[in-house]
Amino acid sequence: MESLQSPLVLSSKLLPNSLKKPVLEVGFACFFKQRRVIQSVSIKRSVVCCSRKGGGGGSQDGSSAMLVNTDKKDASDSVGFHLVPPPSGDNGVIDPHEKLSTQKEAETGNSEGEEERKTKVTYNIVFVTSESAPYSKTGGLGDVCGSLPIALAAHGHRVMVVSPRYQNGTCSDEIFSGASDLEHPIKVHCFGGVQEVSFFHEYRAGVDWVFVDHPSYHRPGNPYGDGYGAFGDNQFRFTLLCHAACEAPLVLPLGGFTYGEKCLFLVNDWHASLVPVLLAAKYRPHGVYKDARTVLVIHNLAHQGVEPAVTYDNLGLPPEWYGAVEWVFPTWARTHALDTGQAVNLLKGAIVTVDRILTVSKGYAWEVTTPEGGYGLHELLTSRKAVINGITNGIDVSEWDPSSDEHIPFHYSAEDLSGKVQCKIALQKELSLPIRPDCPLIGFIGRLDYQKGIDVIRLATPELMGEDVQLVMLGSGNPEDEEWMRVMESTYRDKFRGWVGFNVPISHRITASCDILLMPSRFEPCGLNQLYAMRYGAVPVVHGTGGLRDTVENFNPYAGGGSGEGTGWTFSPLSKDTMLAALRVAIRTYREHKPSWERLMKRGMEKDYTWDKAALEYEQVFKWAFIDPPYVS
Ligand SMILES: Nc1ncnc2c1ncn2[C@@H]1O[C@H](COP(=O)(O)OP(=O)(O)O[C@H]2O[C@H](CO)[C@@H](O)[C@H](O)[C@H]2O)[C@@H](O)[C@H]1O
Repeated sequence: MESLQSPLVLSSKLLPNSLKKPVLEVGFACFFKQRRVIQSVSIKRSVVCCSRKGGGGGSQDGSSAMLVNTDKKDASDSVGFHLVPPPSGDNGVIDPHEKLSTQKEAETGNSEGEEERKTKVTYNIVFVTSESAPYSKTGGLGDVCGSLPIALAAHGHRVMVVSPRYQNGTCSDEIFSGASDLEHPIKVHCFGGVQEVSFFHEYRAGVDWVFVDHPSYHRPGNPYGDGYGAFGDNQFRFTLLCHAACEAPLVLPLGGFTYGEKCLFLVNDWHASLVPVLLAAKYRPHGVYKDARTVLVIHNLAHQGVEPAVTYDNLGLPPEWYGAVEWVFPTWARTHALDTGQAVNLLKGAIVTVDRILTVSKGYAWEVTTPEGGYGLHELLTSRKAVINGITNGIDVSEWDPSSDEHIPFHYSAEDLSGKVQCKIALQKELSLPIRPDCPLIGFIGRLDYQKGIDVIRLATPELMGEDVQLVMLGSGNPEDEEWMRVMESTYRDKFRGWVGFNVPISHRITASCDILLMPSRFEPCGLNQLYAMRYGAVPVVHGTGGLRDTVENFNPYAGGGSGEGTGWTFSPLSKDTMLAALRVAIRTYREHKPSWERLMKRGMEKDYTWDKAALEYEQVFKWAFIDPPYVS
């Protein structure tokens, strides 16, 4: 790490003229006009970290990690502060595996009980996210940001979710029809111009769903791209989202009152990562958001929002804050001899400015601090280990309930499993597979992506097809893998079905029908499909990594005096052979030990997957965030 250590106070004289005016013109100008805030920028104990080590980053969804010979303009004479606390050994480091105690537990010694559900301290919480189901979803991020806010609102917090109002010209646009225009447009200064964005709002399930509207969110495709790949202007689209999200609590009178400055921003992944940087660089120097706190939730570290360094000027940040998002690729990752490896990395910007960091499972909280799991950010994350915690995701148990699921043809429960085999027969009919209720049905649902271990499935499939099994896969992503699924389907007509596309009802039907759910993810921050599977009596066979290792307990038939324990199988290391070995044990158990299998299913179905438990842990982290002063004040 290279950084300038001395804390400085900058006077406005040190700032280029470009800084002095634009920030005043953005939406919160009215706010600090009232406060008669002067233009001097005082940064007392911080800031900007220049990462010269570590690399990776790789390609980002929607933000290709282009390497160019860059001209970073003002950045070269930017002031660099030291954001990262010096390594302090183990002092004060919170073990991410330690169970977070909750206020309620501390007071009652009991983590359950309906009356105790409402917390004593409530917060104004602002989620910022690129996806929130059911409005937008391409994966688990949408699920989490669609259900955790509702769980927190049920605990008494005031909760707003800010995400884009995507319109792709299909019937799915209807989902936004309940949201009305708040008729409170704001102007955002970024990308060398002024953009007008407006806000739509729907109050549902106790949550203020706020949708940022701009023409760049209106186009065919999914939130990040279309058939031709990621959109080239994703940095612009999510920069707009972040600027708008910073203004929303100040200017939107939701239910008659704004959320105000004392709120807690929960920013999710790189798309929302500019929020804490904006708070530190643009708002706090002018006395705004002094009492706010920020928490970064990392759902997937492989995507960091990396773009060429020249794009820094577009972000709407003061020039001297370049170091906060500066990213330098290691020499081996550069494309040619003149490439300096200079880039901006938005996720890194959040890591060095947020108050606390969360990952979506405890295991992943540790993995991100290792060279293998840190995607070039492990050193930075290790330096902030004291404020990193892992909280395992919950699931929406009303949407994912086999006893009432509207997408499945027959219902069942742990008490009466008979509907499950009927679901299986119905799916075999629907997919024109041989109708064989006793044949083990293996399912896979997920993005066709390196992360999900699709290459391992491809290697193992010819051998697996030698067994008496059926394999049904649902997924979209890498076109080569999509094509491979089509080829497998025509090669193994009686055993293999591959559904290319994103289809929520089918994902429910596969989960309800399959006996075994396969998840050979190379890394998995949490994983939701194994949780859905267990709730639906499908036994997961997973690679022992991240959240999969945390949530799937290995089956042991001899424990408990022969009644057995565990909810599935984990295998490690990740390879074709270890995966096939685990699958074969699962298949044999299914065939030859029916009572054990049924107990295995029931143990999975009876586990508590609700968001309630996770929401309590989130509250503990919020409390810690407000106990400490802002990390960058
Ligand atoms: N073709 C398809 N059709 C229909 N539905 C499909 C689908 N492909 C995927 N899905 C759905 O998308 C969701 C995927 O969630 P995951 O948690 O498994 O992965 P994802 O990698 O997107 O999420 C990231 O964020 C989440 C949330 O924190 C973490 O759990 C995870 O580890 C991390 O990688 C599930 O609801 C699944 O059913």
